[in-house]
Amino acid sequence: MDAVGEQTARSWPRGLTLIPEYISPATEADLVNYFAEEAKSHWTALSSRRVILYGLHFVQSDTSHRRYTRVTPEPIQRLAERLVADGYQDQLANHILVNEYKVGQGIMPHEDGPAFVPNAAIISLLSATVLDFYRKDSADRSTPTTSIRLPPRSLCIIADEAYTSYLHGIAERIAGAGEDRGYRLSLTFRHAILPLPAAATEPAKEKRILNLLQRRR
Ligand SMILES: O=C(O)CCC(=O)C(=O)O
Ligand SMILES: [Fe+2]
Repeated sequence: MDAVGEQTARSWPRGLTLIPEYISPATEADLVNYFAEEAKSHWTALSSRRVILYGLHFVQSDTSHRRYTRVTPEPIQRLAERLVADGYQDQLANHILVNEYKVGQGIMPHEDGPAFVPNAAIISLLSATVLDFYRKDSADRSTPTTSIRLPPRSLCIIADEAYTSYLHGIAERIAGAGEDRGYRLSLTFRHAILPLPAAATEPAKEKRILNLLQRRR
């Protein structure tokens, strides 16, 4: 267990893992350049941040969901393959979301949901942030159950209970106590289950999941 984890290890949800320095500073710099230059036309602006989605897109044009693929670029595909080779993911990611956070931006507490294999791998670039976890069965959304600091170049795995029993989010604030926040990029690698699992195919639920995926785009 690394120094960051030690302070909060006892309260960490099962299935939550942090691997510091998973990528080298050179790989980090290459990725940052890639998103600023070659991939700059891939960005989509959401109301609170910008995102790029590689892999499966879900399109809700009628009740039978359609899907299409934007080819995952080589440097991103290499990382997805490394996550499997290193044993962090069992299935190769087919849905990779790049999130851009300017200082003060965040992502509201959410669950990644049953459309994916319960394993989300998050690689952070450039700046640290704090990821908050909230138990799904608790009504309290103002006090996180656990908060973990994700340093730049780290890998965070949200699997098992951490994936299924908790929401996660990043508060929209400039900085908290002892926290420095700068411009941050993150890459989230997931494997979308196709066709959607039984839990997700009941019409109302399916619609909600597809909406969620749409909104994240
Ligand atoms: O940027 C992050 O670290 C979190 C991203 C996330 O939760 C998501 O894409 O579902
Ligand atoms: Fe998430």
